[in-house]
Amino acid sequence: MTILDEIVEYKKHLLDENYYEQKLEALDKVDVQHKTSFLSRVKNDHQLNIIAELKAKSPTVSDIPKRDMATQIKLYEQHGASAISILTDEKYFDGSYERLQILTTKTTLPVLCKDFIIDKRQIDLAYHVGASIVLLIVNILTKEELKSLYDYAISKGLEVLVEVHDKAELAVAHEIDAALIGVNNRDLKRFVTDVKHTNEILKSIKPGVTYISESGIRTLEDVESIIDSGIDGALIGESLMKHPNLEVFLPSLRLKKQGDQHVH
Ligand SMILES: O=P(O)(O)OC[C@@H](O)[C@@H](O)c1c[nH]c2ccccc12
Repeated sequence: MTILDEIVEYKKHLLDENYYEQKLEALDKVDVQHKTSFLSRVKNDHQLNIIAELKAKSPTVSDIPKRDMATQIKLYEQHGASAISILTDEKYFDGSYERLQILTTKTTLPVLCKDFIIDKRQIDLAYHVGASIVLLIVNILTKEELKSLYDYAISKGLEVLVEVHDKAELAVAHEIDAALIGVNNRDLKRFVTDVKHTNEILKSIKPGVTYISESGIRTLEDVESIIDSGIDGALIGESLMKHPNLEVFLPSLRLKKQGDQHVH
């Protein structure tokens, strides 16, 4: 059993225990209708858009420094992040829906809720506490499940980041007409990353779709090595949490998008 299978089993257990309904009852509703959509930000920007992640730990990384959440949010906002991502899984990532709610109320940026979504009730809760974007991982869903969760999230006014790991999953994301697709450079079975993975997977891209490279991006050289793939953005966690100089590092990653080379 892989870590991913284990996490999905755990999510089923939480759903059986009505974890999500209980949180929904306990937490106040947050209204974010006034926030600009992530996709429209991306479309109006010729530079790479960074989704900056608030990350505490993961099954593979345990040495992330403790950061004051409010300070980290301000740094992300002031230095050019286009959205903020947060993990809501308590057991494997030290996240929570309470933290998601604090984030959505503190920031004016759109917030991406990172859970391992297999059921509508998880989308209801993300929406309730003010997420603007939810993650759907192709690898853990059938195409029918993916399509139905995707349509459900869109019908609630959410944006959906559809995460793929290989070309077959990318084809599925294209088939359901996903507008926002993330290529995860982390092999979810072994949890190792290789940023070049983005170049390999994005050999066939569809016009009009927004592509993001996710995971394992640590340096400007990493971003330079994948910018020609046609990506519009990058999702970065660990290296932003660890960096001592975000005011320099974060803006430096916002390279001109390759697709915009001929736009004057
Ligand atoms: O910390 P990194 O290597 O920069 O990665 C961030 C993000 O891509 C990663 O947290 C992530 C991408 N997809 C996921 C799905 C579940 C959990 C975590 C993730």
